[in-house]
Amino acid sequence: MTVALVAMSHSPLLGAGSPLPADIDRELTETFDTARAFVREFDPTLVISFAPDHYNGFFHELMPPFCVGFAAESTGDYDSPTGPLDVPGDLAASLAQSVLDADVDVAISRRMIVDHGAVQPLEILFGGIDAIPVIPVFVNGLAQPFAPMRRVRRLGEAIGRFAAGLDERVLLIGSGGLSHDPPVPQWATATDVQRRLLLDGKNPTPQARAAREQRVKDAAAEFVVGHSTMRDLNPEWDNRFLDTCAAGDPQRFDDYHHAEMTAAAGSSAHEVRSWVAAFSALAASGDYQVSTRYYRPIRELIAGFGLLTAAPTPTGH
Ligand SMILES: O=C(O)/C=C/c1cccc(O)c1O
Ligand SMILES: [Fe+2]
Repeated sequence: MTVALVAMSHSPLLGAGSPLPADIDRELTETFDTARAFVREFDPTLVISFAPDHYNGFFHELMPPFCVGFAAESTGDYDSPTGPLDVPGDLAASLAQSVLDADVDVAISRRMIVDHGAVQPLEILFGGIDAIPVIPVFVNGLAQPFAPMRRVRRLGEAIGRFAAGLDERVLLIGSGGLSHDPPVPQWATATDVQRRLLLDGKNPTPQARAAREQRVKDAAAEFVVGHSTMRDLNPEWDNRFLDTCAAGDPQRFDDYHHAEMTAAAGSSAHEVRSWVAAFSALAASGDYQVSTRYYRPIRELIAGFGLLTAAPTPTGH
């Protein structure tokens, strides 16, 4: 087995928001333990991480649909760890070249800033952000306009073919989703002040960052008690998406349309693009099987929270 996958929702409120009900807390701990055991058994030598950004590293000033990091640093939003990731730059450059050779356009960054979206799975699975070499792949999941899903699939397939040719055990991580609509400003409805941040909000003041984070924490608290105008989580949509991931036929992702996704599952449901890229990458190695499937709508986290692990089907099955 040279590739394996963990796809999971993330939430900056995990650990930074109000305490979770004990049963949910227990369930998540068990699920993360299971995922960690899966990763330990696979014993990866390299991670390819597909993740969105939440206007910490990528802004409307220049917003690519996809970007491969040749070097990356965590910004430390919501008290996540700061500092560099261990990115093998030459290998990341070869990956980017192979994607371009496959007719999929991808931006590159020699100074990528990543946030909780990329960092949280690394912390949960490896206990740190520099514990293992990681090639970070930014997949835009927040800023309209969005690439069609078939394009995300082709990105994933190209990267999957590259990964399958390496003499490495590659863990594919897809981070984000599922249904959720946290109060991250949208360009179309943003105020002038918000638009300035969306356009180029790098290096916010500590006060501006704290205000943004408090706004999201307050929104979660209102969501929990039912006093919220946020779009509700959509477990039915989420479970159908998990079924599609488990089906092993990435072309089925092509049926997801951006406007329908927003309407059914919220503005941030587009973060599932990271899952689509990761599963399409896995499928490039042939049939696969999902081994762990967890899902629960968790309002405290403003997230339809899911986690899947998957690996190629053993030959002979
Ligand atoms: O970036 C933010 O301020 C909030 C992000 C967020 C909130 C809830 C669930 C998520 O997946 C998020 O990324
Ligand atoms: Fe997110």
